[in-house]
Amino acid sequence: MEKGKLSSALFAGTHFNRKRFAADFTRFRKGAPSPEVSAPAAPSPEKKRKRKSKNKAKKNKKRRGEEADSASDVVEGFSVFKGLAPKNEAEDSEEKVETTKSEDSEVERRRKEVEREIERAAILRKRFDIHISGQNVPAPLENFEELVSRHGCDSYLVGNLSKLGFQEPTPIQRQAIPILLSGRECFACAPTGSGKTLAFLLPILMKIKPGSKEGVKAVILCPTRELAAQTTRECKKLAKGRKFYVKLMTKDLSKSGNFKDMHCDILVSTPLRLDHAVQKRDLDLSRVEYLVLDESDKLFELGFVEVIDSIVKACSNPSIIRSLFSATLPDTIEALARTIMHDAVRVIVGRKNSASSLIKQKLIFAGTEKGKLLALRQSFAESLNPPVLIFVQSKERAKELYKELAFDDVRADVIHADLDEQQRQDAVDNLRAGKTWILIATEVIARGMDFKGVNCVINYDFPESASAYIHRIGRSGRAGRSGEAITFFTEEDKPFLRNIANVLISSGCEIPTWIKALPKLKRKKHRVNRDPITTLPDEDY
Ligand SMILES: Nc1ncnc2c1ncn2[C@@H]1O[C@H](COP(=O)(O)OP(=O)(O)OP(=O)(O)O)[C@@H](O)[C@H]1O
Repeated sequence: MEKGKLSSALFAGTHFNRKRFAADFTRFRKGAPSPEVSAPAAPSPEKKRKRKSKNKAKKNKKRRGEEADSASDVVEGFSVFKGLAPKNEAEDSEEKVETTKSEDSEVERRRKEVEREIERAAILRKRFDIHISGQNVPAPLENFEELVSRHGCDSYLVGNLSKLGFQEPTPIQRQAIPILLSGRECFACAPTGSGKTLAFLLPILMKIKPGSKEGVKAVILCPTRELAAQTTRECKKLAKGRKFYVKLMTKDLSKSGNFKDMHCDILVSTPLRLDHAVQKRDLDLSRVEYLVLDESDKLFELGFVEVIDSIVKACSNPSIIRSLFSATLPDTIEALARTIMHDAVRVIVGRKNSASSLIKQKLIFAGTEKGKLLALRQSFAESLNPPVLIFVQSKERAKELYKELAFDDVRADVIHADLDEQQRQDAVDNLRAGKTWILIATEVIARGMDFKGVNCVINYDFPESASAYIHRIGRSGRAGRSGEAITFFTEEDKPFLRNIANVLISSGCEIPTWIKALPKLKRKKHRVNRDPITTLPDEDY
């Protein structure tokens, strides 16, 4: 088809709204007449306009004669070209003024719209205590429906949210989801039990294609196997109805998996297992689009930095989106992580490194190790409100306390690193199912584990740092429920009390003034050599 004909065919019957397309209209008016317009084969625009006018007049006698007058509102395609014909100057400048005016009003309208959007985002952030830093941060979600209207989310996913009982997004979900969907990297710090898992899972499920055979598209790193298993389960529940391949990196898979033939869209793993699979078994991570470091500060802790670094390098896709999630994010870790992130947005819900406001926190002076055991028994007798989690500082002490409680008439279980994977999972499942009332644990389950109904956390042994304290007590008071945390301390713990007391103060909990007066400690970690846990007299032990 000749150029002129193509143009005629394209414009035939087209109506041109001069107001709406004012900018294009000016462009045509300013430019030299195009060859198509001046082509002799095309009927003159004037003739066309007249012919059209005649037809309209036939159709509607009442509107006879109006055609020419109304041409400025709705202009037929060819009338646009009529505008290109020579005109007198007055007419020309009149139209220019009109066009500039409409351009200005369009710019003004858009400016006001943007201002309204910014204001709306600021109000939402204030309401939900969301603090951000970064340029052009996308507005928070007002509700889950916006995932569909603003972000084109598949309705199956919104359906799953509702089936899981999630009616409103939590503050971290409101802000982190739009950030990740917009392709920005993100540091997210929000209280324990505030729904961070969904905040990183949803964007992944919305953005990657299910059932792809091109290799792993998303990697989620967790510090413990239990948390990795829990996240895998949550991901599968959320993805129900779509054929996503969600895989947990087990010990066997890491050591002997055939990764070349493995179908996997989303891979959840602990760092060491994943690194082993990459280094020894050639697992290809070059197509990973999303990399999540959950409990990121723990992952970056001593010993893991090199492993994380190696995994980050293996995820070599230049357009990868990385995100870090945790309830605690020390400045040093953030600075370290920034070296691998591009233009990351930082989102903090509430106050950075603080405990969930839903937990009632108490410090109890127990004097000595024996005093702790007495205090524990007394609290069982007075106010045991199961399920209860009891944290101790080592696996030896977990075994000792378990032995002691075996004498009492309470359904207790224990979890620590000496148990195999199945035993650890059983201990977690039994507490979830209400088969056990008390679970004695080391730090292995302090991070990320979601026991919805835990009413009380007892820090039998004083935690080694403020962040360990925040995560331990964060196993209660989750998903909007209230919880309780009791922390025993002895004479030996007194010098370290102030660090933990600061967390209580910032959560608005009452503490005695003498604790407030204690000097601040430079040393952050605290580990005491404690006497064994036993009720036997010292000489019998
Ligand atoms: N929008 C929501 N509405 C109601 N409940 C939710 C919502 N999102 C998540 N939850 C529930 O809240 C609980 C805590 O969520 P999640 O485990 O993701 O917390 P978290 O912030 O990762 O905590 P942690 O810092 O301890 O890892 C879970 O039981 C989850 O099912």
